[in-house]
Amino acid sequence: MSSLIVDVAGLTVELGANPVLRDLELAVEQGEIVAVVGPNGSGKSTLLRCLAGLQPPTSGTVRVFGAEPADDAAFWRSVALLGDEPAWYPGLTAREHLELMGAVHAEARMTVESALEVFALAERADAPPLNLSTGQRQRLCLAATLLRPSTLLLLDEPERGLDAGFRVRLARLLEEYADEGGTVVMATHDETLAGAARQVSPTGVTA
Ligand SMILES: Nc1ncnc2c1ncn2[C@@H]1O[C@H](COP(=O)(O)OP(=O)(O)OP(=O)(O)O)[C@@H](O)[C@H]1O
Repeated sequence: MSSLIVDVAGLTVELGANPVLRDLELAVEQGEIVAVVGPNGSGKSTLLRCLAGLQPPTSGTVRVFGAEPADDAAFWRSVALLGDEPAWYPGLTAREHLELMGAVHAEARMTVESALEVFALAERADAPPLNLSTGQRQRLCLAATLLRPSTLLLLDEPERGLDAGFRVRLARLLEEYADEGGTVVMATHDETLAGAARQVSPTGVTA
């Protein structure tokens, strides 16, 4: 059985008249951690959106788990995406947001209490997300993403707002995820995260 989780061939994306990705090739094996690195506007988020089935290619093929990514329930049972900050439910605390995530996924990867510990949120668990600091809110987003059952993580700038210590901790958490057989593709500007990963560029040149 192929262990190829992501298989991108000849991917070209034009947004408006703007050529964003051109003839991109990318193969990611199970258990790999891949960092998509490059300057602002080079197409990192666009590539992640293609992998998540949220951006159709202009030409070329994108295969995730052997099929074209589809923005449907079956796809999202295996894939967890960290993108922009979500809309938070009014009146719910940080803990309750994680409980909600746990309640809708029968086989959560960790309990709410351990997610609060791992993401250093236990002391602020009873605060609504909008009363958390930027970095704490990002840790809550990460907690929700990693609590969900998944075997492929797509992370767009997971380092946003995190202090240096937590970036190191996040790199370890991603290594643990990969050691358990998961696969990670992230867009990042962070040297710690990129340094612990195979680096690729959205322009197709290996960094
Ligand atoms: N809807 C759109 N229409 C036209 N061009 C767009 C659209 N969305 C993004 N772009 C352009 O596509 C290019 C790639 O954007 P993308 O967000 O993928 O870059 P990035 O590498 O993730 O950047 P950053 O490091 O700033 O997050 C940029 O030049 C951007 O201005």
